[in-house]
Amino acid sequence: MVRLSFTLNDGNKFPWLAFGTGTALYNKEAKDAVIQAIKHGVTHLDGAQVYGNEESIGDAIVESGVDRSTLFVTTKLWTVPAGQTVRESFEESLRKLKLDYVDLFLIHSPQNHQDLKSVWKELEAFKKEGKAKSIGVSNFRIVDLEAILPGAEFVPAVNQIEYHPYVFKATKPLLDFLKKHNITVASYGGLTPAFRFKDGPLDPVLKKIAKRLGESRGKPVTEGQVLQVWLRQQGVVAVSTTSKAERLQEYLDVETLPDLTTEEIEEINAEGSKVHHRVFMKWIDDDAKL
Ligand SMILES: NC(=O)C1=CN([C@@H]2O[C@H](COP(=O)(O)OP(=O)(O)OC[C@H]3O[C@@H](n4cnc5c(N)ncnc54)[C@H](OP(=O)(O)O)[C@@H]3O)[C@@H](O)[C@H]2O)C=CC1
Ligand SMILES: O=CCc1c[nH]c2ccccc12
Repeated sequence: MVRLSFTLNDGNKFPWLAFGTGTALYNKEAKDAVIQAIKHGVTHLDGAQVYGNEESIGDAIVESGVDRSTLFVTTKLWTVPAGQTVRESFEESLRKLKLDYVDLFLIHSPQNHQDLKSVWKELEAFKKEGKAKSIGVSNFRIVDLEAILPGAEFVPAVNQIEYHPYVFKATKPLLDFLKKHNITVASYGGLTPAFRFKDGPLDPVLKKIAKRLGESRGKPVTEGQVLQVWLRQQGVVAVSTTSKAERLQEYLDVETLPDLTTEEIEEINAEGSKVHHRVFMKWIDDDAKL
């Protein structure tokens, strides 16, 4: 069972590990995978309208039999189709999820909206009505946050972004901005250096740290787990996913691993900064003003 959570700027708790439904499960029936995650002790589900599977997440929540209040459910606004309002789109998500509130509602991408300020106002109304306990954004750069912050009633609680050591250098100015505004980071793509871009400069460092942690706890530790500790230690939520029960347990076990040393963190940041590999939303790199 996930016990560790971070506290958002609105006081709500944000469990450190989220089970994602957007990559391997994109446009797929997600019910069985989500039930498996819940049964293993995952409490935080990361969905989105564009993943095309909100209904099966709703089915999984019902069939799992767990008390809804023990779960943290996120979904995200994609585009607002012509003839539909943001409210109608949000309410359709609630219907599909079979929920009367979500824990977190995010604007999925700033690229999908002409007027971010007016969309943010709509999200603020959902929060005031209690239909979204927290509200936030995803894939927002500094420039996008600067578009909504002046006059906002609520500062976004979360920015969900691609975050791992191979985008560390490019993301640093945004991280500093988020810290200044007390906006919590949720990381997707966090395992990228462990398998999408293996054999990069981080490889020996991750191996070395995994070996040290494995020896100290008497059970092997993977490079992926080292990356997730690196996130956890920064107060960043890991949005990950897997189809495999044993990998799910590996993610859950990260909670029991000790912190990395300052030197280890510095080494990861330094080696990670030697290359740049962004997997998703590559347009973010088109704009120098991260
Ligand atoms: N807001 C946004 O724009 C975005 C949000 N997301 C969200 O984040 C979630 C997670 O994203 P994702 O990038 O997949 O997260 P991760 O980077 O954590 O990768 C998870 C994937 O890694 C695979 N994996 C883990 N360890 C290994 C290994 N050692 N060797 C090979 N494969 C491995 C898993 O596959 P396996 O099933 O084999 O274990 C799983 O598919 C998404 O489902 C979605 O909810 C994702 C992208 C964009
Ligand atoms: O959330 C980002 C990842 C993702 C998975 N499927 C789609 C489809 C369209 C946009 C983004 C995504």
